[in-house]
Amino acid sequence: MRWPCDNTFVRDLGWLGVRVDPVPVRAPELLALDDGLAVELGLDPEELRSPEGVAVLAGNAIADGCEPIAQAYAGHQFGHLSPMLGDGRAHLLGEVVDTHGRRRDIALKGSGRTPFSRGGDGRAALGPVLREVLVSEFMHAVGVPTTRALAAVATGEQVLRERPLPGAVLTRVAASHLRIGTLVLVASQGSREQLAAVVEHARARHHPDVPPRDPMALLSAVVERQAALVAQWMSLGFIHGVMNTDNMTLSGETIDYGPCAFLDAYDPETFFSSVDTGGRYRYSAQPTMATWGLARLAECLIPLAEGEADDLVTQAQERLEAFTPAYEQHRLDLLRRKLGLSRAVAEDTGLVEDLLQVAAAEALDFTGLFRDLARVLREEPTPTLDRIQDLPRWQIWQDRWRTRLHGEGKDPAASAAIMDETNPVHIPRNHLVEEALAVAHTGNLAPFEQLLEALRSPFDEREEWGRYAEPADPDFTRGYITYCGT
Ligand SMILES: Nc1ncnc2c1ncn2[C@@H]1O[C@H](COP(=O)(O)OP(=O)(O)OP(=O)(O)O)[C@@H](O)[C@H]1O
Ligand SMILES: [Mg+2]
Repeated sequence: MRWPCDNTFVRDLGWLGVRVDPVPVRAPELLALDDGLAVELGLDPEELRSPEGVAVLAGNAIADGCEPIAQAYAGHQFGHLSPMLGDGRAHLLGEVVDTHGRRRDIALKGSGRTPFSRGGDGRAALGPVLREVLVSEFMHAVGVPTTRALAAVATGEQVLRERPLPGAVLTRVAASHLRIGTLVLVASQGSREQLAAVVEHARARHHPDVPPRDPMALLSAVVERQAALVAQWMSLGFIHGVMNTDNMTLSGETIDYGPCAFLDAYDPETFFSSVDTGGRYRYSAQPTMATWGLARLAECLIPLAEGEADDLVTQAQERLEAFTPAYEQHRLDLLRRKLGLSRAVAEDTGLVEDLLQVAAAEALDFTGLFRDLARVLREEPTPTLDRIQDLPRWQIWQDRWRTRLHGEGKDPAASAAIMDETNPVHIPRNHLVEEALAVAHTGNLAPFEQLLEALRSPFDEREEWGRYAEPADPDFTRGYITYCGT
C-alpha cells in the first residue's frame, strides 16, 4: 500500500525526533474509520478496510511513503517544566496534502514504545481512544479547529492500568503536531539555528501571512488563534482538562482529548480531571491558562527577535496582553449568535453575563439552555428553562432579550433558525460517552456508533436521538472523574 506522503518534518526537522517504527500488535481489528476524512486525505477507504490497510492503521505494517518518527517535545505540566516528554506512545507516519490543499499529519497514538516512553507501555486503552474519536469528531462537526480521528483499531492485547483493559490504536490527523512544548524543548536544549528552523517551519505551515524572521508577529498570530479557539471551547461548555504547554498547538487546533469533559449544569468552577486536584484547568480558568502557556511560547521566541532585551520583553508582553480583548471579542460574538443576535450593541455584554448568572443560580444545563431559547421564540416546550425558580428575574431577562431581537428587525422564526444552527442539540455528554465506552468494553460497539453518528450531526434534532439531548443526572455529574493518559 502506498500513501501519497510528503514528509517535511522528517526532511527539515528530522533531528527533532527519533525515526522509529510502531510496535506491531497481536490481532488488529478495525473499530471505526471515517471514510469522508480518508477521501479528503487522498486515501482509499476500501483499501484502508482491507487486512493490509488495517495492518497499517494498527502499526503492524508501514505504508510506502510513510517515514514513522516519534517527535521530541517538552512541556509545562500543571505549571512545572518537564524538560523532555516527546511521543512516548505515538508515531507520526507521514504528511499528506488533502483535497483542500492543506498539509495534514497522519499519526498513530497508542502505537507502542519509543525512546520517549520513559516508564510507560506505549499503549492506549480502548476507552480513551473511542472517547477521542467521539469528542474530536463532534468538535469538528461544530466547527472547532481540532485534530481528527481517521480510525480506531483494537489491538487484541490488553493494557494494564488499574485493571487490565482492552488496547486500541488511534489514527489521528492534525494540521501538525507542533506544540508550544516543541519550541520549549528546542529553545532550552537546541541551538539558535535549530530554534529558528522550527519556528520557520511552523510559520510557513500554519501562519503563512506572518513574514519570515518576525517572531513577535508569529507570537501574535498564535495568540489570536488560541484566543479564538478557547472562545469556542467556552461557548460549548468544553473543559479541556490538561492545558499543559505540550497540549497546546502552534496551529491553534485542539489536541489531546485525554481528560476532557463538558459542562452539564452551568457552573464556571467545574473541573473533572483526577490529576487536576487544584482545578488549575477548570472551565473558567481556561482563558487565563491559555495566556500562561502563551507566555511560555513568548519566552521561546524572544531570543530570536532583534532588539534590546528589555524592549523585546515589553513587546512580547503587549502581544500577550492582546489575548484577553481578542478572546472576549470572540466569545461575545459567539454568545451573541447563540442568542440569535447579529448586530453588536454595547449592552450585549450585560445581557450575556446576566443570562449566565441566571444559569449558574438555577443550575441550568448549559447546552439545553441555549437550545431552549430558540424554543421560547417558537413557543414550544422548554424543558431546561422550566426548571427556573426565580421567574420574575427570568422575565426581566427575557424582556431585555426580546427587545434586543425586536430591534434587529428579524422575525422570531428567523432568529430561532440561526440559533438552531449555532447551538448544538447534542454534545458528547459525559454520561453518554461513559455509557458508550462501558458497553464497548463488552465488545458491543453499537451505542458508540450511534452516538458518533448523532455527534456528527450536532444540530439535527431527531426523535430517535432524543435521549442524547437530555441532561445527566446531577448525581452522576457530581461524582464524575476523568483520567488522562490511560
Ligand atoms: N502509556 C504511555 N506510554 C508511554 N508514554 C506515555 C503513555 N501515556 C502518556 N505518555 C507520554 O506522557 C506524556 C504526557 O501524556 P499526555 O497524556 O499529555 O499525552 P498523550 O495523550 O499521550 O498524547 P497527545 O498529547 O499526543 O495526545 C507524553 O509525552 C506521552 O507520550
Ligand atoms: Mg498530550
